[in-house]
Amino acid sequence: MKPTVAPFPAARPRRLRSAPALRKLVRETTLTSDDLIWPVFVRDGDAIEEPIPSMPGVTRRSIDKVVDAAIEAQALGIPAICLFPYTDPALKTEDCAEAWSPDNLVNRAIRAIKSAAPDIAVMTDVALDPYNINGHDGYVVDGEIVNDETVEALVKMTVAQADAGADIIGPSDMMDGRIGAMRRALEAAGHRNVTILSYAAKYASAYYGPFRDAVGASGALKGDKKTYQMDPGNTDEALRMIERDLTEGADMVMIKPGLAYLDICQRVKSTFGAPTFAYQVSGEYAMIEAAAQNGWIDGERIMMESLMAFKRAGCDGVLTYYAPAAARLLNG
Ligand SMILES: NCC(=O)CCC(=O)O
Repeated sequence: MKPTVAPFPAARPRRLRSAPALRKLVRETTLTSDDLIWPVFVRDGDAIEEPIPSMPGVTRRSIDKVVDAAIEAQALGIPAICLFPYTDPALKTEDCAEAWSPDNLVNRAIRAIKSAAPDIAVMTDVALDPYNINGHDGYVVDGEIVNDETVEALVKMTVAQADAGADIIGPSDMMDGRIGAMRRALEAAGHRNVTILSYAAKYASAYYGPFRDAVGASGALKGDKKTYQMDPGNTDEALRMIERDLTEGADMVMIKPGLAYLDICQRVKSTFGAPTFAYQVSGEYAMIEAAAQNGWIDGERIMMESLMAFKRAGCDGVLTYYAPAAARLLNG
């Protein structure tokens, strides 16, 4: 589509920018609280909100405080909350059995949220790293991250989360064949309406640094995740991953990280037209917060501008640590 533009001065594009009402009328992209998914960190204990130094303003919450966050999200019109556990190091093992324990931190949090704030969708994370003694998303055998054995564990984790009441399963592990295996297991267990939001194009990125502090995985991780997460140089591969995951039964797809990968978001949305999300990850959040704390940028305006960029690129929504702050501004 090529817009018709009259020659100057018949056309003065500044006319439509000359007043707030006109700017509002012609704005092409909108952001609302409906577009937000709020990632929240869960830890053990009671009445705890523990700050995460590399993510100013973000905390690890005990389950009662996660429930408060869910109630707050519901009141702010945020449709979904996404849970990430800070697992007690004593529970991390080679076999990662805590990942599918019905009473692990995440599954207890899901049940608590579902009874206190039933209208909010609860999203989970499926990967072994919070439970793995070596910090990897999959099993490590002789230095290799093994695929098929990991998928079997991820399937058990998925069904345990769905049994606890999860609405959206978020596989972030990047193993091959996991979406089909999870979908078959969910169907077999009678969880026909449990959705899968696949982290389909997840890059091996340095932007995840602060998250690993938040979930206590920084120390544990040996090596890097380049044999399963994607090379930042690749675009066509992202399209192949998205197509594969949709074909295997993903309902929604995600690109991660966000701002540095907007070209991928745009291409994915225009190629497949599927519900598409981006994750504005911890490093993106930390960079904005650090510059704002130094007085170098206007943090609030950059927050809104960065979230709008995801919508403009074609995303249906964004996972962002800014969800409550942005919703407060948008609703204000
Ligand atoms: N599965 C979640 C992550 O890997 C990291 C997200 C972040 O850096 O915020």
